[in-house]
Amino acid sequence: MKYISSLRMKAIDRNCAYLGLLPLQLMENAGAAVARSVKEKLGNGKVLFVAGRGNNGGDAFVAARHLAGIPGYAVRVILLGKGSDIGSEEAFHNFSLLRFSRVKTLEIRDSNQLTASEWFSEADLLVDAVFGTGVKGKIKEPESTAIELINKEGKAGKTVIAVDIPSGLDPEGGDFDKAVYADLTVTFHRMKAGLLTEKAKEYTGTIKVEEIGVCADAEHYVGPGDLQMLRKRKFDAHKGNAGRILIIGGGPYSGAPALAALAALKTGADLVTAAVPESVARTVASYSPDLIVRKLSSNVLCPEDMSTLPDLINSHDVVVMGMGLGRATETLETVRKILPFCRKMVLDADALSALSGVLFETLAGNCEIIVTPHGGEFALLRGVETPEDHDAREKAVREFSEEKGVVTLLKGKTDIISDGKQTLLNRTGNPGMTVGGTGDVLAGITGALFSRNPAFLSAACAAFINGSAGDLAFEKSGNALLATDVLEKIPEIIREAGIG
Ligand SMILES: NC(=O)C1=CN([C@@H]2O[C@H](COP(=O)(O)OP(=O)(O)OC[C@H]3O[C@@H](n4cnc5c(N)ncnc54)[C@H](O)[C@@H]3O)[C@@H](O)[C@H]2O)[C@@H](O)CC1
Ligand SMILES: [K+]
Repeated sequence: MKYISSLRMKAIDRNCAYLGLLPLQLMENAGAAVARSVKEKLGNGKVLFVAGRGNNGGDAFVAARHLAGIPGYAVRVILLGKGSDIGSEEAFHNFSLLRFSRVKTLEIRDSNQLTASEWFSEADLLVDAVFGTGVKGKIKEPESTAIELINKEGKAGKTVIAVDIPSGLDPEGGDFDKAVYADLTVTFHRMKAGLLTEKAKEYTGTIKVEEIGVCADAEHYVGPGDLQMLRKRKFDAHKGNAGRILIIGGGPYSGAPALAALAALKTGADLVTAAVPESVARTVASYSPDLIVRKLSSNVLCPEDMSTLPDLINSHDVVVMGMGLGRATETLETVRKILPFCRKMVLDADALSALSGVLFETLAGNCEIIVTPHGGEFALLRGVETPEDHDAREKAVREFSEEKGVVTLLKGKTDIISDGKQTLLNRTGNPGMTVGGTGDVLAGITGALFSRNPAFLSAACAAFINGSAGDLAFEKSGNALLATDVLEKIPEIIREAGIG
């Protein structure tokens, strides 16, 4: 069965907000779904909502308000803590609204007050909203006692409905301490991994997946929520912890490898080395004092460079190769020689010309590869024209990635990113970005993210960051924007996402 991780669900939630669908709207729909389930289970009577201070509790406040408007229900809410302790704006907003409804509320100070409350024994049905997917670590008080009191009433034959997941259950399917035994679990948008384990079956009761109005695009297009899934930089980080990137490029061109290297630095990589042919080494170094340049032997990348490259590759986390290399026979031959030494690589531009079907097969399993072709390069890689039609294009990217065991980022008006199993689209960016060099910037961003994150997530987020930086540059320069303008805007996007 298809399920979703709580991290991805959070990402989708945030992507919804980016598209204009507010968290408050999702919470309203989630709460309404819970209220409907209570109605189905109990025609009338006393309903007790036991709510924590997170958004799971927020769903309960909405459900309580909905239910209280229906004749025949007496609705009570126990909040585990004080109203002022509620963690999110949305949950607090919905708790505040209860003052104007017929819902009775009790804010509890400690577990003694909880044990003393008669609201548990007086209820006909209990709704468990202590925690949802935000539970972490050992369960503290008063939440632990709350779970026990709910279970006591459940044992006595009362119906217990869990909001999203039975409180205490690990949402990802890992071990857990204690949890609510529910008769029905109303989960939102998609099945959660933690509801499907053998052990979880004892706790969930029947599971109902309720749609809460998530926009399809929040799931299919990369958004700021996906960026939140990237590893954050630690405060006590040491030099090199945030990624060591080796750029192999240049020869006929000098700007391309420099743009990729600077983009990796602007994305937050600690150490970026540009290994470039001797003929352009001084030029590349002159672009910026931030660049470490390693001189290769000749005018273009050539087999003699194999005496130095393997050691360089070993001392870096990711190799980003191809930008401005040119397509000389000896260069393409050297690219093929380099591949088996790399554990993680981003292959762009001319490096893509060096790949034959055979190579992927021999490399598969030993390394992780991200390829970043445009339509023409993708056609070369596959040996057939790249389709114009979006659905056919998406299918081609998915099938190619699956067959070759790589992550593909096909650049275009809509970028398509796939690892064969998961596919995401990206629509940030603008027509001004057809200017030379923006692809090199993208390769650099991809490399920096890939040094610390899974390949698929790195490629998807890189496309989003590159396009968003381009959109900021467009605001200033319009169609006259340059790749260096895009570079300058990367930190703004990274900072805004809080991942720098
Ligand atoms: N798309 C989404 O992600 C949506 C999420 N919604 C709801 O939001 C929930 C997730 O909300 P949150 O992320 O706020 O998390 P939760 O509400 O699941 O839990 C967070 C609260 O529990 C406390 N807590 C965590 N671990 C604890 C422990 N071991 N002992 C004691 N207290 C502990 C935290 O301090 C915090 O107050 C979902 O399960 C769902 O019910 C819905 O509102 C609809 C949309
Ligand atoms: K719950």
